[in-house]
Amino acid sequence: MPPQPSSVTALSAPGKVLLTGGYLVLDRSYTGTVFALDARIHVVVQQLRRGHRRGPSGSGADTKTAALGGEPQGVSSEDQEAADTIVVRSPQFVDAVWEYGVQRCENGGGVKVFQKGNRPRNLFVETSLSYALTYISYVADSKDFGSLSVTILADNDYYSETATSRGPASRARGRFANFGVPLQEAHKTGLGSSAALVTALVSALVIHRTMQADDLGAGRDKLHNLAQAAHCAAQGKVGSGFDVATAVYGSCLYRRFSPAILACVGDVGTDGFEERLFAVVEDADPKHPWDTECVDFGMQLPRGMQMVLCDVECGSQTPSMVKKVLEWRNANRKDADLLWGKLQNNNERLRQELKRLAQHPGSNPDGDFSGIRSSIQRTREYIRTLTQETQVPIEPSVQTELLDNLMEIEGVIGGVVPGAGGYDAIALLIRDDPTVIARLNERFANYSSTVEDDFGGKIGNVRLLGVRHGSEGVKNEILEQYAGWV
Ligand SMILES: Nc1ncnc2c1ncn2[C@@H]1O[C@H](COP(=O)(O)OP(=O)(O)OP(=O)(O)O)[C@@H](O)[C@H]1O
Ligand SMILES: C[C@@](O)(CCOP(=O)(O)O)CC(=O)O
Repeated sequence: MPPQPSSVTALSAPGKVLLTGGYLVLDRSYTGTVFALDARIHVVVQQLRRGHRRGPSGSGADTKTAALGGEPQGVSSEDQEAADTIVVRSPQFVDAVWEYGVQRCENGGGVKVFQKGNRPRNLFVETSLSYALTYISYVADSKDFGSLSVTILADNDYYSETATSRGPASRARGRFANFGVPLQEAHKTGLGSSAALVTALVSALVIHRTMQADDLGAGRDKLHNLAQAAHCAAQGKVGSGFDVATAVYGSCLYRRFSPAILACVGDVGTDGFEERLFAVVEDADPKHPWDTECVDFGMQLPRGMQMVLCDVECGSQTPSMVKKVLEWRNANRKDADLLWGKLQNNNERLRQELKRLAQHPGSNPDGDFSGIRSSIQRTREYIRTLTQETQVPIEPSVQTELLDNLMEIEGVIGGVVPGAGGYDAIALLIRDDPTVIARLNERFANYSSTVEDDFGGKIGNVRLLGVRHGSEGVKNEILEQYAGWV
């Protein structure tokens, strides 16, 4: 008997830090070491009774009013009234409500959601809904989704603080802050909110309609494939996918999938889309089998070590940085291959040392992390060479100055500008000891940059984020923690 949908499903997925392997991980010949964070994005899916749906205000009141236009051609207003509605809310932000109708496309084109009203679109939400519903309707007995209310709640460190989130009223609301601004105005800290969101959203919908919560472990690979497909489509490009893989599996050594796997899925609504998406999710295309490698997933940090992130109140433009670095690599293949090789070898040495210490805590009774420290320093040297060669601010001099400064603090093992680099939050490996945190906070209180940046960048207040290493991928959640929000 097919599983009966329970009325509420809640899941969460973590953010990420790509400690080493930025740019290299775009190429399947190289790998990246990526840590999951304890900052997670939560999604709660609630089944609504027919004729009852939550209004865009999120009040939960019965509303019969259909939304204000934006319907696809060929859908009569009568059908529209009776049709299923999906209301997605992100209540930590002002006006963050997206209301969708559901359109079943002809010729196997899948299920496409269309946004009602004229609020700004949220492509990550919209694409996740279309992809998840297409897959569900292809595999499930019942093509009837009913109406759904979806709530998104993000742990606070995904965004810089705002006056409202710092205030007492926000703190009184528990784990999730009220940011008091529209989502577009919130400053991201670069923890991978879109990958965590897409993963949690497609997983919650698939579990809600076609599986039981206990099936999450067994269904993880399929959810990964679906989330990668949806995230790529929403982004409009095929990235390395390390952020989605981490959201699904947790901390791991990541080797990307071959881009060809997703190259021919096509757009939702085009003929045969549902069959192509099904083949991608179920890994049923013999010409393009999934070849993602997530090794040692769920890996822990060595005993006595912790990871912290420091927001530098700035931000970088990952796509244009990636484009420039890859252009340099193509134009200077020999030098690039040499540098890529040195980085890969050194990153691998660092990872093996982290793994050895994590697996054999007894082998390091004095908590000696000097091997880790020197590998991190060497990786940074290579990254600075790459910065010079490409003229892309991967480790710009204001960040070099900050990292070097923090390295002098007792208990700081090493630090990097993670991922693509730039002016995003930096990641530090430290001794897991509150006195180290106290020393860092003391240093930040009086810190100001003294060098002129080689790329004209500036860093503002440096602030320790509350986020720590988390290791675990997508998981089921209990509803009680959302009291007051859902
Ligand atoms: N709380 C949220 N509610 C709804 N949508 C969200 C939320 N947080 C993020 N998003 C979606 O994710 C988008 C941001 O994704 P983007 O890939 O630009 O950044 P990121 O994943 O946080 O950062 P990075 O890729 O630098 O790690 C937003 O524009 C929005 O569509
Ligand atoms: C540069 C790159 O390798 C890493 C980008 O990482 P981040 O978004 O800065 O965390 C791009 C990618 O892997 O998709």
